[in-house]
Amino acid sequence: MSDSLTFAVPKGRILDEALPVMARAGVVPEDAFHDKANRSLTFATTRSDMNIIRVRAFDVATFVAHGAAQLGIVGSDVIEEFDYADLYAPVDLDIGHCHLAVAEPKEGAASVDGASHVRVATKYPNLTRRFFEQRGVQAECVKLNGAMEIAPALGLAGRIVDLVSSGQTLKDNGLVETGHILDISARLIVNRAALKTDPRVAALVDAFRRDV
Ligand SMILES: Nc1ncnc2c1ncn2[C@@H]1O[C@H](COP(=O)(O)OP(=O)(O)OP(=O)(O)O)[C@@H](O)[C@H]1O
Ligand SMILES: O=P(O)(O)OC[C@H]1O[C@H](OP(=O)(O)OP(=O)(O)O)[C@H](O)[C@@H]1O
Repeated sequence: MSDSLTFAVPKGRILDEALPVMARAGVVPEDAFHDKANRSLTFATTRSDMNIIRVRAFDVATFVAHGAAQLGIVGSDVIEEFDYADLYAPVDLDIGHCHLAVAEPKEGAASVDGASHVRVATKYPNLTRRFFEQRGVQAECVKLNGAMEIAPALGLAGRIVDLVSSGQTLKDNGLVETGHILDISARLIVNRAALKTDPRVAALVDAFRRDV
């Protein structure tokens, strides 16, 4: 097998926690990866047959699902939102813990009981619609890519669905949690076809499994 493997990692906050886990499984990027001034998106590793790409969290899942990268690390929020058939998430890495929640302004927070329709600002329209549908409520989603917490104060939507960890961001923006949707942690993801055809992918899954 001479083709190079590609390992996709998110640029965001999971990365610092992921690097030691990756190192224990033998995935170690070249020094240039840690140089903030370096604008390259592809980096060599200490393995001559593997490169690392650094992309946005949602795009990690897309690259791996399409086989453009064989492996990656991503939050389970992203996996659940996309629900790609070609993506397999064999290892919970026990990092990047947070949860997906519904939140509303502290003043005037109301339960959805009785409402048949709600307007929600979120980066997660699929998970949001599914959550409300299960409660018999139709959710109209306004897709945002960040800073969801300011949407209610500006009248964009009555509620938000976003990630919560310490709860500080909700508190600082006058919001309270009114629904718990999903507990989240980061996972090793692999392309199903690559796992079947390339023994190096299965060996890496075993290495990550041994590590956690
Ligand atoms: N407050 C948090 N605490 C713990 N984990 C979080 C938190 N926020 C996000 N995460 C996890 O980190 C992942 C990446 O989040 P982050 O927003 O930092 O990524 P990103 O690559 O900057 O994304 P994008 O560039 O698309 O906004 C999320 O998908 C989630 O799994
Ligand atoms: O409960 P907390 O500990 O306050 O964390 C929650 C915040 O963390 C994430 O945002 P992030 O900081 O990644 O910025 P973003 O809005 O650019 O995604 C998330 O979208 C919340 O805004």
